[in-house]
Amino acid sequence: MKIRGFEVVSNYQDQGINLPRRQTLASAGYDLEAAEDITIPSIWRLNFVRIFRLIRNGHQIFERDYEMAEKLLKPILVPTGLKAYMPEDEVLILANRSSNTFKRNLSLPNGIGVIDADYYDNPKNEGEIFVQMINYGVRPLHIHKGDRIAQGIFMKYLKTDDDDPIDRQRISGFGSTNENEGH
Ligand SMILES: O=c1ccn([C@H]2C[C@H](O)[C@@H](COP(=O)(O)OP(=O)(O)OP(=O)(O)O)O2)c(=O)[nH]1
Ligand SMILES: [Mg+2]
Repeated sequence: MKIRGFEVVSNYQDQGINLPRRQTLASAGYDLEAAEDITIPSIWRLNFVRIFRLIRNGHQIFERDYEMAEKLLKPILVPTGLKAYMPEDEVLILANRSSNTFKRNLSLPNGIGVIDADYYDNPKNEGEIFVQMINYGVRPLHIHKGDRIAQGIFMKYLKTDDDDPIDRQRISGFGSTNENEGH
């Protein structure tokens, strides 16, 4: 019987995606690997530095300057090629690996990632798990396919006495429950 686990999404079938594994008997996290080579640029890129220079020198900052910097601050979504299934009262928490911050200046800008049980097999992206990442170091970081980038921990979550969820269908993630957003 299937209870909880990981599967490879259709787009990545036969592309050598490894199912996540725990590294030791008592490790809580299943290590997730990047499904592709990807570069995470530093947030301190030229245009961003330019904004700081403008602010420091007391220049007027135009809307286009903000827009340019905001574009650069967007986190990179690292594909995993994986989806996770679990009972409805469980959640998969994505957590950073401590070595990412300790050695590489690589962090999850959302702190933790919340992978809902109903994200699995959603109509828009099949429930593929993406890891949002920012590189707060000064050099670009090259992630290689197969690098372990984050860890997933399955947990039970609790409900309030008067729990009354809005009964809508999850069609995707990343703001999909806001109007006209999502990914
Ligand atoms: O790091 C993450 C965080 C979320 N998700 C997916 C799975 C999750 O079930 C869905 C929604 O995430 P969340 O509820 O945290 O984001 P939201 O901004 O509230 O989006 P939504 O309106 O789609 O719920 O996006 C990821 O793949 N990676
Ligand atoms: Mg949500």
